[in-house]
Amino acid sequence: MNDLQVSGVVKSYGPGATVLDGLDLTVQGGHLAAVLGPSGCGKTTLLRVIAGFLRADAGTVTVAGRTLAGPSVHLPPERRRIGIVPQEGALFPHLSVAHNVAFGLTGAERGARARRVDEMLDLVGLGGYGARMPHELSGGQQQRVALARALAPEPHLVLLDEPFSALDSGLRGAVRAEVRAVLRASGATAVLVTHDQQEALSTADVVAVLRDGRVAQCATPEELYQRPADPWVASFVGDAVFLTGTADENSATTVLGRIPLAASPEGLRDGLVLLRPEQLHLTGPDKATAQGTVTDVRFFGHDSMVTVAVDGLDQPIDVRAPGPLTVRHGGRVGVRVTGEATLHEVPA
Ligand SMILES: Nc1ncnc2c1ncn2[C@@H]1O[C@H](COP(=O)(O)OP(=O)(O)OP(=O)(O)O)[C@@H](O)[C@H]1O
Repeated sequence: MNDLQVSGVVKSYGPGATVLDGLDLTVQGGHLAAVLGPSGCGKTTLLRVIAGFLRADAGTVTVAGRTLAGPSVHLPPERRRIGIVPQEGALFPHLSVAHNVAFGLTGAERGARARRVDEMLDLVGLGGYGARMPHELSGGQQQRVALARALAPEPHLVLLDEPFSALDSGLRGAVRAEVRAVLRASGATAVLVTHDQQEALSTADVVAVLRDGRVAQCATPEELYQRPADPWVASFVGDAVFLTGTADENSATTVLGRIPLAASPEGLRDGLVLLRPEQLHLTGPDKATAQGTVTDVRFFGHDSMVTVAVDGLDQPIDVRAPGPLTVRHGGRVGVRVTGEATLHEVPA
């Protein structure tokens, strides 16, 4: 299988400018992994090391059992069997769609090349578009051609560097879903770099969150969201509600009552209890253990975020409420919890 294995990769741009600091990442063959992290955390640097445009100071990169980079190995990009879908402006503007897709198919005879181009255009839903020029395509269609071009030479691995960032938000969701379906159909292993949490969670099989030059957590989107490794990861991948709590056995006692724990570090008693705002529900003021006053209501169409100053809590908390709301700023409400929480050490 076309597994990707990155082990102990170190890359610095000079003294005191270490960007990757012993980074480990494994992606199972055929999976789409998102590399997620704040701006400047080293996502592009990691992609460039994997692609071979940058030489790591230490560590190894292996794809499908082949060492591409290591202590005494540095294969040039063209020998790595890696396809790249860059951010934007990805297509050669003076070449037709078919010639763009055929670009990496050197060596194949003409008929085989033309067949492969047709096959790739069909795969991305653009059969019959071969004669068009890039400027005659929409932004989403251009990204699909870029994907077809990356996949044409049958790479072991496809790297996508923020491929949807140039698309307007209406188109982005649809193109994401198409790209994901095409990658699935091709069976290629893929790494998608993004700083967009929603994009990572909704598109990838696994998400690796980068922090301080390393992978802070690599897990399925569900696991990452429901069982984040620490409060920073929890807040980075979604809205979070933290309460102080005291654990005993499999639950924690908080101002919102006793909450079952899905995960807690061995031996930790007093810590931060993490909930997601959709686990909190508003009730009538007398119908829950905790009461509070509504201090803000933000309406998003599909739901609303209601900020509640809960009696006995220093910080207000956010409650995600579906449907039309009857609560108003200054109103009294009850807050009740469903589902499980995770317990974390209080950050130093
Ligand atoms: N060629 C370079 N020379 C010196 N420093 C660099 C170079 N390229 C990147 N850096 C620095 O390395 C760090 C990581 O950059 P990188 O582009 O990998 O981050 P990123 O996570 O992809 O960011 P973004 O999400 O903003 O694209 C940044 O602090 C950046 O300023």
